[in-house]
Amino acid sequence: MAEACITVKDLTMTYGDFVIQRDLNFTINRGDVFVVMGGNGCGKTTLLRHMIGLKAPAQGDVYYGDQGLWQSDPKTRERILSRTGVLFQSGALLSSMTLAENVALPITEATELPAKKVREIVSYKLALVGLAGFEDYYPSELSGGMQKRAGLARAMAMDPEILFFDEPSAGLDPITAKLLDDLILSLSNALSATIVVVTHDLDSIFAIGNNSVFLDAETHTMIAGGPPRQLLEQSADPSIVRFLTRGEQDGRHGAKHLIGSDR
Ligand SMILES: Nc1ncnc2c1ncn2[C@@H]1O[C@H](COP(=O)(O)OP(=O)(O)OP(=O)(O)O)[C@@H](O)[C@H]1O
Repeated sequence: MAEACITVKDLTMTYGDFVIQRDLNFTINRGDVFVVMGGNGCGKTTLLRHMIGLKAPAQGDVYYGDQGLWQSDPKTRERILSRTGVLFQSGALLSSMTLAENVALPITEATELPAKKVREIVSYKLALVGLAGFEDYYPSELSGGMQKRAGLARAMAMDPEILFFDEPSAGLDPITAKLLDDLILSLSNALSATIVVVTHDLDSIFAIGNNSVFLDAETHTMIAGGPPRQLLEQSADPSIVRFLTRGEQDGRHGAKHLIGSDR
């Protein structure tokens, strides 16, 4: 039976008086590749920030197991979040550090491991993302796709149970984006991690997502959830069909090609 990993309960998110999304309720199961989807400005990144401890809810909470992230004391919150890794949209590598130093950073901050052991872990993580041998390169010496993969190696440095990705394919060409999707899927299988991806990239949504939530920018709440392919085939909601078919005239039938995982 599916085991809940993260449960969002009655979550309302605001900036000042402005309600971004209200009454969000959904569950991310262990092992899911869960997609947070919706059009520009609907609040996907804001939701991610609530899930990774960067922004407090106006109402409701984000539960890891049975522990409410925002009703926990700061120490407990830190412990809960130590099981997570995040790949931000920019990759967020420090430009003055080599790849090895970037990936080592979360390890040396959280542990007292000897330098040799840290170096071994770093090389292993870089190899997992196809960057073996690039330890001493600087971010500026890498392509955008390689920088994303290095950011992923850093997000995985502490063996997180849950990995968050903010728009992983942003700024990548379609082939590089597809390779990153493949990598996300293979890591999901190899590490049995739970993966949460914020994206509006339809190719990614259908290629990797086994579950999802759809945030609607007009009504400021979630209007659907479930396997993206099922939503495409069965949803009667015009906003969802429009989003999942890129607004194509012939609707969901014209978008069937997207359901195959090839780009
Ligand atoms: N720090 C902030 N202060 C005030 N408003 C903000 C802030 N950050 C985002 N917003 C607003 O909140 C809304 C949701 O933004 P958010 O970035 O979460 O959306 P998104 O779905 O991730 O968008 P996109 O797909 O364009 O990245 C937008 O209207 C945005 O302008």
